Amino acid sequence: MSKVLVSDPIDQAGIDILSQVATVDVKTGLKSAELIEIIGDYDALMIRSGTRVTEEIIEAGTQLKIIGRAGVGVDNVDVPAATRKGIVVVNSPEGNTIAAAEHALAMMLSLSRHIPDANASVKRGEWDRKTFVGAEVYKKTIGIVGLGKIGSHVAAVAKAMGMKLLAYDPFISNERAEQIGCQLVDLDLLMQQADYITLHIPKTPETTHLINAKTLAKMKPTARIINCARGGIIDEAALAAAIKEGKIAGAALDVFESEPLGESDLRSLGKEAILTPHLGASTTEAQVNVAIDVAEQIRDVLLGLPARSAVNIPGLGPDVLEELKPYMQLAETLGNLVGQLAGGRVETLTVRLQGELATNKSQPLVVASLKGLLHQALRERVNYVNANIEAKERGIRVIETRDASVRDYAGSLRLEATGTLGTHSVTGALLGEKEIHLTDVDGFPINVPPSKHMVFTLHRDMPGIIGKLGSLLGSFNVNIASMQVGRKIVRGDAVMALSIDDPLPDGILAEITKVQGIRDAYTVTL
Ligand SMILES: NC(=O)C1=CN([C@@H]2O[C@H](COP(=O)(O)OP(=O)(O)OC[C@H]3O[C@@H](n4cnc5c(N)ncnc54)[C@H](O)[C@@H]3O)[C@@H](O)[C@H]2O)C=CC1
Ligand SMILES: O=C(O)C(=O)COP(=O)(O)O
Repeated sequence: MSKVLVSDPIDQAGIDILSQVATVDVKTGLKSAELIEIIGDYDALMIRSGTRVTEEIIEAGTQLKIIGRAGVGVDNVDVPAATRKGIVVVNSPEGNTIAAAEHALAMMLSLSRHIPDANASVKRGEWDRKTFVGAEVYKKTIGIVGLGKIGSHVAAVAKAMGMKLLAYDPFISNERAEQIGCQLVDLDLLMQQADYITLHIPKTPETTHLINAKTLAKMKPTARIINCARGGIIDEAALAAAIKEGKIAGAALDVFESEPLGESDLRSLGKEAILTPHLGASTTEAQVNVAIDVAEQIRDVLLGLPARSAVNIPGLGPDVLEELKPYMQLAETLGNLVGQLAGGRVETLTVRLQGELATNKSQPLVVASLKGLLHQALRERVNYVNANIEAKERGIRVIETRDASVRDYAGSLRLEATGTLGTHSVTGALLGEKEIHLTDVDGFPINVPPSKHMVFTLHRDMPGIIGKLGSLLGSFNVNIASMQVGRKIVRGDAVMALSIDDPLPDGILAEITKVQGIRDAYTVTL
């Protein structure tokens, strides 16, 4: 049975799902060295923001197949290191969207009405109605940095509260921003005009210290800034100084450069600053959502199925996956087959996406073809995550072509492998939506479902050859399950595809090529 380590607190709903397929150990608060010591025993690691998954941990995780982040941000995972090792990294892109957006909005209102400090003063026995005079958000301008899932929900609510909406997001179109009711502006203008600035961007090298002394200097002295995205997007020292010096009116922070927040100038600020301990995703609803979402994906990957929200398998989102799933198996099978036909070292793989597959969306089929091609060499070490890297390291050139005009089937795939021993090609399609059929081998039309053990021959189409091959195999006790010949012209060259019940015993391939009229023979195991 597989083993899963849960190293941050997650909802029981997730543990229950994992327990269907694995032994689950919950060990929270581990130090890095402790994690390195035990991670080698586990097939999967499930985390939140509390565990930093470094390259060292990934190297020590010799059995790891998947790292599941029960939340959005994967900046605490060394994703490139995981990718190199073929480890899938998944997250829950939508499970805590509402929770994080509502926390940012709560921060905005708390800042403008001084709720936390007013509450504390009443609890101390005071009745101070002067100090806590606030400001309305109605008709004020909110500047949203990052108009993704959380930013968009913040926009919708802010709009309903009568705010004017500005947004900065270089990856969003004007049309999308307009749909949300936001005016897209550059960061400078947003910093200058907004009364409330709220950050909803990932932490990346580009966004680290995006908000610094220089950008803060552009804000109005009455403006406030909210960070419920990631610590380190704001330069904390510069922020504390700007608030202390009255250059801006305040800040609300849920996330910090280093968590838990230790000694910091931010802690000595008054009612201008509100600090929460990374609570954005901490609602009952969000925690159930993310735990179920990520546990299901871990379960699926441990069962050999693809994950719907892998962050290191480009282009394989849930909608694409649903559409392409049957074709992924076709691509893998064809890749595996053409690799075995080519034998030796493959130098170039050409994948032609045909018919309705001739679109951008089908790109994952190229990765699946590569995975199939590399299967013989790497077995289960190759997967959708590392297939591209492994191919590159082996010097395999991958060429993707498209031909929408091929209409023999709704969609079909043609793979051609050129290697040290020559060039071979296979084409396949799906029948009845799921059933894989080989429709062409080395340019000869056939129509056979691939089976586990097969023999292919290239021969001269002439009387008696099928009988000779049948009796040769019979004499070695090889049982033929099915046989089909593909030819272009009568008595010309032809291809024979045989499905056999068991692997072809050693030495028989050479015997087959001795049969008069047979030029080449190949055996494959799929
Ligand atoms: N405090 C908390 O507990 C939580 C924090 N988060 C944080 O919120 C972030 C945003 O989450 P979602 O909205 O779900 O992500 P998302 O991927 O839907 O949206 C992020 C947006 O940021 C934009 N963006 C990326 N780089 C940018 C840049 N350099 N400048 C401006 N915009 C840029 C993207 O185009 C995208 O529209 C996450 O990355 C995570 O770090 C998420 C959930 C909970
Ligand atoms: O989902 C995210 O990106 C978060 O920051 C939530 O973090 P958490 O799971 O609460 O440690």
